[in-house]
Amino acid sequence: MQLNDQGLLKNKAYIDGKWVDSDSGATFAVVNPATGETIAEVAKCGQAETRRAIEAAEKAQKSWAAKTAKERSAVLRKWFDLMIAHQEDLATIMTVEQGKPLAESRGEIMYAASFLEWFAEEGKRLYGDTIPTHRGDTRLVTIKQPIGVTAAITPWNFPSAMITRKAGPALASGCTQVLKPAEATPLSALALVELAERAGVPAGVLSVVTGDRDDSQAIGHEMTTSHIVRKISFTGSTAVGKLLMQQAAGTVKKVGMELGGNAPFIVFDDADLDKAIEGAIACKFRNAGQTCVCANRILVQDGIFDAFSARLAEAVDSFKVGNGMEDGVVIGPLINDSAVSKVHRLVKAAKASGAKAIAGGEKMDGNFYDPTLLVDVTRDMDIANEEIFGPVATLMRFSTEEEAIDIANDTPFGLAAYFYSRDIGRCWRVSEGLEYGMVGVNSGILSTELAPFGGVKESGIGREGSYQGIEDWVEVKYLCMGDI
Ligand SMILES: NC(=O)C1=CN([C@@H]2O[C@H](COP(=O)(O)OP(=O)(O)OC[C@H]3O[C@@H](n4cnc5c(N)ncnc54)[C@H](OP(=O)(O)O)[C@@H]3O)[C@@H](O)[C@H]2O)C=CC1
Ligand SMILES: O=C(O)CCCC(=O)O
Repeated sequence: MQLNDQGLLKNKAYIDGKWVDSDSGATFAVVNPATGETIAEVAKCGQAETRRAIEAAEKAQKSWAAKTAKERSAVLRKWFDLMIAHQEDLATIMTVEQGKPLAESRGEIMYAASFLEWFAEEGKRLYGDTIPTHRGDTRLVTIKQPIGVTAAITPWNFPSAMITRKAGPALASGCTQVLKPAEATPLSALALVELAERAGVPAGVLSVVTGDRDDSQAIGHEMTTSHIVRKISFTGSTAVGKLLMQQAAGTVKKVGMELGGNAPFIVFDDADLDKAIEGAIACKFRNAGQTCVCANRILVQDGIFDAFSARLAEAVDSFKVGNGMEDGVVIGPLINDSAVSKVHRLVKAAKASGAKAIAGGEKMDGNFYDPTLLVDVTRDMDIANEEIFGPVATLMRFSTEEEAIDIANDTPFGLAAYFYSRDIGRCWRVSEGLEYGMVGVNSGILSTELAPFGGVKESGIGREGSYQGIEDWVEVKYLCMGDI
């Protein structure tokens, strides 16, 4: 991989401010999902390396927390500046290891960097309260203090943004962190921590423990059962999130969980059709549909169904599929062959139960999947109940507003929902009726560092981004100050 700054390409783990091999010397291969080529061999760490990273984080935490918020902010700001300066290299690494089109990778680097800029500032605003007292001889005050040593486990679908959305607020508030990136995308994580080191993040404050799928259980177990770690923050599948919560219960850790979704995207008869089509494409097909907030079920009202499905099918047929490094590609590969198999299993089962593909519907060579539009999907099909995580849009019909809300809420998940309508009364009713943590109203994209990202029900616990996104990394301490 050719970069402007080859120093960003790392293959060792980063523990206590040092680049280290795994204890065993073993490595695992990082594979380009578009070509199947091995890009790098990365340190295959496990429980022992994780424990050392946690101990280093404990050693570093007090002095990091003792810095003023402004001093920590200056380091994070420098890290942000370095990310911007190296945007092109970071985007290249991301596309080569994750597959998303280069334009999307550039966008993710900006999005990822924005969390550092935002939390560098928010760290200065972690205000406590003075509380009107209940007794003349006491004064009541709260202060906010960092939780302490924290751990983070991040997924491959947003290899940089999911890291800075956790490390940004952790470091800004005075916590230290041990991070485990996904097996598929360690290079983005290692490049980020190289920049963090250059920005002046001290040894032990942020460590990265790399490992493959066989190691994730051991690394996660050490993180969740350690008495030193006070919070575990996870983005990934609901199944793994539940396991980590169970493991974390033994030491009563705080948990931040950003888990799976099953987003409904509702188009009412009174929607602006052009905007609804544009929103559906952005929402469903970015990152080849591998996003937890992607539209998983598109519900379209009777009166607009035919026009909407015809327009969407035309758009889906026109998408250029290919290696994300090529110009004009809008749909890259899926992350690996088991992702392709999962998507195809869902599509085949839906077709066998009566759904029709009016665009795509088949596997392509390698890890590519033909962008697909299925109609006549019903709520009982697996494809309407599982996260598709692929470039497959499913359309269902509905007649009334009540029916749409009922279908939309008929899931254990509650991350993001979307709807299109120009009726202001309906906009309020539906916004309030949807059991989701985030609702896009006439908008297919809602992610920004400025707003609280997170879900309800089995989609998670806590919020990332916004001022709430740093509150999750501090403890409120109440001081009852008597007369002296
Ligand atoms: N909410 C979201 O953004 C995401 C949702 N998903 C959903 O999950 C499905 C499967 O994707 P997958 O990559 O397997 O998701 P996982 O939940 O398995 O992976 C997410 C992260 O968790 C790690 N992990 C996996 N098992 C454990 C464990 N036992 N203990 C600690 N950490 C663990 C992974 O490491 P490693 O990769 O090294 O095993 C990765 O870093 C997708 O199809 C999608 O539906 C997936 C990714 C993100
Ligand atoms: O899929 C995810 O888990 C992250 C969503 C990316 C975003 O913030 O939009």
